[in-house]
Amino acid sequence: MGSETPLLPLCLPVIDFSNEYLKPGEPEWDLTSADVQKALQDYGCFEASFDRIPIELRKLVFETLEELFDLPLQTKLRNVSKKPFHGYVGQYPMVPLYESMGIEDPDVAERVNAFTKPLWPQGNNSFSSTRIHTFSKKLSDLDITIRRMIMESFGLDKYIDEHLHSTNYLLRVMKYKEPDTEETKLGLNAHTDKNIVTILYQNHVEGLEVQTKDNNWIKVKPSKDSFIVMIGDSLHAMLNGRLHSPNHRVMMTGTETRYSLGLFSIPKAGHIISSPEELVDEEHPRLFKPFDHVEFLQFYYTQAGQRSQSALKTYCGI
Ligand SMILES: O=C(O)CCC(=O)C(=O)O
Ligand SMILES: [Fe+2]
Repeated sequence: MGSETPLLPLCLPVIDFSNEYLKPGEPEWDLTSADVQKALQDYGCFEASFDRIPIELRKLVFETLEELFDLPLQTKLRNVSKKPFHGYVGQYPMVPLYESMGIEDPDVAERVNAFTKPLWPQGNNSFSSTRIHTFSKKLSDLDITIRRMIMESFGLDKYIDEHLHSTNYLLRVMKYKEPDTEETKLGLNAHTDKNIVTILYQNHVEGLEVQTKDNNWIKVKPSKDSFIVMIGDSLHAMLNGRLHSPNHRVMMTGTETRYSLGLFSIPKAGHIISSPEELVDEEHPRLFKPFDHVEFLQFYYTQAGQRSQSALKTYCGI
């Protein structure tokens, strides 16, 4: 009889962020930080249970998403940005079920108004802006908590403020049309995120899958109160490879539309991502040359970037 290695259950670690004692200096903070570090080393991803965004607001945000995507295509195309893939994305033959829009700086009320105004020029949709803004602001608190914990767990306390100021937020709202067939259809191609940290929230329709380091796919089944937290390539590079940046995709089945939102913390243009000396030693030689995130993104969208197994390694790997 061969010895059997017990299979690890294919699900993401769940970490609680609703605890009222989760403050720097409290024992809960250190315990949670250790869990965050372990989950991100092993999976690059975890499920965060976070009750600070009232369920009513979350429902209203999905109502706004439905209204947004029900607008005529011509109107949705008014969502434009100077940065690549920050505006309306959709109508791609490779991923025909997928459509998304981008809201830059959703934590700033005026910037959300600048997004909604061209979409509803004569309508009074100030409530939609308020929902998106309030939701994003509360979710950015979770992003900050997690990034603070990550920096502390690698002894990078002195860089926390500089790091937190080096990013902007982008909220992407996404719709995946139901395939309406028995078969499973691709919703979004497998990719790694290119930013710092992504926090995802979805309606009741599942579809997100995350690849483990040993190449298995985990079908993510978040509970109602949970958000999926994921590391992007820029944080992977900044931490000299210490945290995993996971491949993930969306696979759709069934007859229901999937709506999701992603809050992306993204390095500001001109900010150079470079691993601090503290994370470079004989055991951990420097893995990446310093790089500008916007220039890296531009490379990612070239043919060479799209063809590489890891755009990050091709672009700035040592
Ligand atoms: O819709 C989702 O859950 C995932 C979206 C995603 O991976 C992305 O926008 O980068
Ligand atoms: Fe992604």
